[in-house]
Amino acid sequence: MTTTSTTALRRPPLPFTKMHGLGNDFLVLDATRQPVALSPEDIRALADRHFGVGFDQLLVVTPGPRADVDFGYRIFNADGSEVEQCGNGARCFARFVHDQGLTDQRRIRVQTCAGTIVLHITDTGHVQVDMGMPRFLPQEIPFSAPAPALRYPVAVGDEMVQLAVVNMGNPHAVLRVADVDSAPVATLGPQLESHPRFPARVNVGFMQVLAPDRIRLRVYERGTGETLACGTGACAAVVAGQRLGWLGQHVTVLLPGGPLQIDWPGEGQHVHMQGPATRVYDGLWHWPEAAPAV
Ligand SMILES: N[C@H](CCC[C@H](N)C(=O)O)C(=O)O
Repeated sequence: MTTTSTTALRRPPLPFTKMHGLGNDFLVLDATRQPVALSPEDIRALADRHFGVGFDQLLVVTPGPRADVDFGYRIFNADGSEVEQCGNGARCFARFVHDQGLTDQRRIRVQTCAGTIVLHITDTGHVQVDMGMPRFLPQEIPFSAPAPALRYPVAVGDEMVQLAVVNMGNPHAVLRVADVDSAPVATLGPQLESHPRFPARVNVGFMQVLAPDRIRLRVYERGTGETLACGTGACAAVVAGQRLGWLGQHVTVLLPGGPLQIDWPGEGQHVHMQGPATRVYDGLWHWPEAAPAV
């Protein structure tokens, strides 16, 4: 009888870089230099904050799929679901490809599954991102509603909440609260994230308006839970607040992990975001050996 050594069955260790944007943390994989083939179960194992590396999202850097873009960009939540956009991740993406020597450009065009975004590394080291144009029609979110509106009454349990809905490449619901510290993020967040009127689930933003140019924001993210910051959530909150007449064009968004600068000139225009991107460490993931049959 031949035996196969377990080392022959083991997967090669996986080099990665740990990064964060205002505490929204990422595991970044370079698929331009190594093959990356991960199942949703692999991603959940890597995301585990006790048995794995731990992250909110996994970012995969891929070669540009067309001549007019520099890179591709795939994004996965901690639950293994692939998503269309990640604002904080986009800033870390720019820092990563620059630090890794994959480009010497400071203007970087990136293809996501939601479209093309453009990243600029500024002289201060912050990254500016053109996040594209927000979309609002219910079918574009996607969200079930009889007709478009600025806000929608949505029944959650025996409560009725007023939601604005915005697609920033990914789906967002935004509600205004008097005080984010006492907002029911842990209860209402998951109830809305998986609400049947959002067939693709949704990210849920809780916005406190301090002034027309300043808000506080907490986000319960689809597929991850509450994060310290959400870039697309910050964009969605500013867009929703502006459409409802509460906010101006330039808004500082104060998230638990720190501030983001968001700029939206109005309908038909692109949203721009600026903020930091931090590299924490480089690591090597060793796949656990298959547990012996008991
Ligand atoms: N949870 C989001 C993806 C990550 C977005 C967030 N981390 C950001 O910075 O935009 C979704 O399922 O659409």
